[in-house]
Formats: sequence, structure tokens, C-alpha cells
Amino acid sequence: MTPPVSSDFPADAPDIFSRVRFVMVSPTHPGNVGSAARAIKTMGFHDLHLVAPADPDILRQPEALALASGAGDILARACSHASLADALGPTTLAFALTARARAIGPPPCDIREAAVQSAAELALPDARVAIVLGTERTGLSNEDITLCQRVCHIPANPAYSSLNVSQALQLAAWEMRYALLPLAGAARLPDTHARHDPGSDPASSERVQAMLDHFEQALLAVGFLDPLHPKKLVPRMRQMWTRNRLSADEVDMVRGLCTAMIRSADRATPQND
Ligand SMILES: C[S@@+](CC[C@H](N)C(=O)[O-])C[C@H]1O[C@@H](n2cnc3c(N)ncnc32)[C@H](O)[C@@H]1O
Repeated sequence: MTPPVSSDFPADAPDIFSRVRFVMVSPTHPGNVGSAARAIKTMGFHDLHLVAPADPDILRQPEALALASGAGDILARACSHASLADALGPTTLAFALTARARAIGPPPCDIREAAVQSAAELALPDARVAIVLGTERTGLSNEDITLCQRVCHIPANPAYSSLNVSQALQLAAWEMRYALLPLAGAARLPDTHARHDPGSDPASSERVQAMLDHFEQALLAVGFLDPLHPKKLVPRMRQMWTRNRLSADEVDMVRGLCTAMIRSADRATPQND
């Protein structure tokens, strides 16, 4: 692959780069957060999100500031969230980075494929991409992974594949930059995107999560979900819908279906009066 010619992106590029967020789930070492900020800034991004950090003040720790070096501004504007679902709110495509292969979960890809898929996604004006990294000792939980649309690995030495989290982030940020620069250099997005139907765009994570809550209520209402013996039905349903990348129109359609299921169950329930 030929590298992009210029390492400086043009004035119209930041929009594309600002629609990529890096999410660190429960980071424990301030130095890793600082190094992550530096990695993000060197690659031209600026959006860092933390989920439930071990220390609520981790962004202001001296070690974080020292390792951020000149990227203290990334730490200053970083956001903390209580849950990964919150951190993914407006995103439409999230990659869960993991060194471990998972038996279940969204479709896998490697980091280079993830960057190419991100470039295609970000050609849509309202799309947002998340790169999600796990906590230092245990990585991402299966629950975290099912909130993402893809599982992504960095194909390192199979005998020793677990990178330091900020180094994994650095590689991911580089691949993203490499894939996005040609897009950022385009004078404007192709006309097909300017004319496209927004309803066909991928729905944001928060809309999909709200739909899933509604779907769960509908399954309860029609008796398909037994609250006393739910087994794995809910996580499996959630995974199926999340993996399939619903559009905004499809989310609306499923919500309409949920409303109809709940109404019909209510009508079928005998009234005691
Ligand atoms: C130190 S690793 C966590 C190691 C943990 N023992 C595990 O098995 O997931 C911290 C994070 O860095 C990222 N990471 C490290 N090596 C990676 C690799 N080879 N591919 C993708 N992500 C990696 C993942 O997000 C991971 O959760």
C-alpha cells in the first residue's frame, strides 16, 4: 500500500478525525492514560473517553501529565463515563480491541481492516467510530464486547500477543490515521453521500441500546422471556441486534413492532374489575 503523500492533513480534515473516539475501559495506571493522550494527539485525533477509571482523578495525576508530555490538552478535555454504553452513545461503529480470541461475540477483524471499515463508515456525514480498549490486567469483558459491532485484534506474536494498552492504542491510532488521510484530503465527500437518505445510515449506539430495552419489555409482555428463568436469551438477543448494524429506519421499525407486541399483550390480558 502506498502511504499518503502528506503527513499534515488539510484544513477540512479535522471533521473526519474528530468523529473518532478512543475509549479506555477502567484504566488503572495514570501513566497509561497519559501515554494514550500522547498517542492520540500525535496521530491527529483528540477525543479520549474513560469508562469508570480506578481513580476518578486519574486524568490529573502527575504521572498522567508527565507521560502525556505536550498532550495535556487531550487529558484536559477527556470525558469520564459511568458505563461503556454511555461512552459509546453517539457512535455508529465500535471496535472492541482484544488480544484474546473470543468464542462468541461480534465478527472479528484485524486493526488494518478496522481502519479501512472506519474510513468507509466516516464517509457518511453523521457516522462516528469508537476504538475501545480494555483494562490493563483483564482486558474487555464479554459484556463490553457485545456492545461493539466488531472485535478487533492487532496480529502480534501469537506466543506473546498482549501489548501494553497505550501501545495498542498507538498502533490503532496510526492505522486509523493512515486509512483516513486520503479521505481527509478529499475536497469534499462524494456526491452520493451528499444526497443519501439519512434513514439508511447506521443507528447510533444509544438508539440501538434504547431499542434493545424496548425489545426486552416486548419479549416480557408476550411471555417469550421468563423473568424468573431468563437463561441467556437477553444477552444473545442484544448481541444479535448489535452485530447486525441496524439503520436508523430499522431501529424505528423494530420499536414500532415492540409497541405493537406490548399493546397486543395488554389487550389479551384479562381485566379484573
Ligand atoms: C494489557 S491488555 C489486557 C490483557 C488481558 N490480560 C487480556 O487478555 O485481555 C490491555 C488492552 O490492550 C489492548 N490490546 C493489547 N494487546 C492487543 C492485541 N494484540 N490486539 C488488540 N488489542 C490489544 C486490548 O484492548 C486490551 O484489553
